[in-house]
Amino acid sequence: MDARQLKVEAARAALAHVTDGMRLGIGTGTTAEEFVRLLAEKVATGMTVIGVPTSERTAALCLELGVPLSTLEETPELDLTVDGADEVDPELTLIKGGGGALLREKIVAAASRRMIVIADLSKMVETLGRFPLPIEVNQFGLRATEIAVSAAAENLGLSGPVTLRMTGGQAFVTDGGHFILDASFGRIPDTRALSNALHAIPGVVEHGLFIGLASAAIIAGGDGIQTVHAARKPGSSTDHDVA
Ligand SMILES: O=C(CO)[C@H](O)[C@H](O)COP(=O)(O)O
Repeated sequence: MDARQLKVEAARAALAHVTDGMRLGIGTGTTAEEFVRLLAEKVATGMTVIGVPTSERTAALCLELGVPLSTLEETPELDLTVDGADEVDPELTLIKGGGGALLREKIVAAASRRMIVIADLSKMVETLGRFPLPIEVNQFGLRATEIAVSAAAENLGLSGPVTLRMTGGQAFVTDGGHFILDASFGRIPDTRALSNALHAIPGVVEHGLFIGLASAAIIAGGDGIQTVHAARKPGSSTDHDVA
């Protein structure tokens, strides 16, 4: 099976969790797009769902394929979000934002009772950090924020290049009008500590570590589909239902 087929299989398995009348968060990226295509086929044959897209790109595809859309303003509580990821660890902590949509993706996931991650096996890692961590930052004070990010990481024993994401010779600008810094810190043993440290920097809008948001990950590999469920930790700060 090629990489695209694996994405389709993961998306197909996630679609089995979608039922009539659901309010759905719809992710961004090539894997999420496969989900949109399959969802559109269901909608065409009578399934009624309403989707809240996590990016303008996803919104455009949904509109093109006839998936009915709402906004988080109109529909602030969602039943399920289905989204891809750049990395998934065994606890279902994620790195997201490779497609630049991490802020809306996190807001939508947090507004959902459940989040199912769809990915191919190459995204599963023991420890997050092989994929550079996307950090969405305000355009104002970019250089100061960059320095503060590196300093915060260094305090945690992390280091590596922090680079401004570019596209076509220009800084990449997110749907929210912000820049993205890609931080190549390598292995991130304490994701919670890094998350807290980044959130303490005023110029940081959001970062791509998703902690306690995913309820399940559907992982497609050459040997078939594997579903990993989030462990419910006593006293966990998330009250999201598992898939
Ligand atoms: O976080 C994301 C976009 O911001 C995507 O979910 C992530 O980059 C995975 O994308 P793909 O399915 O294309 O590998």
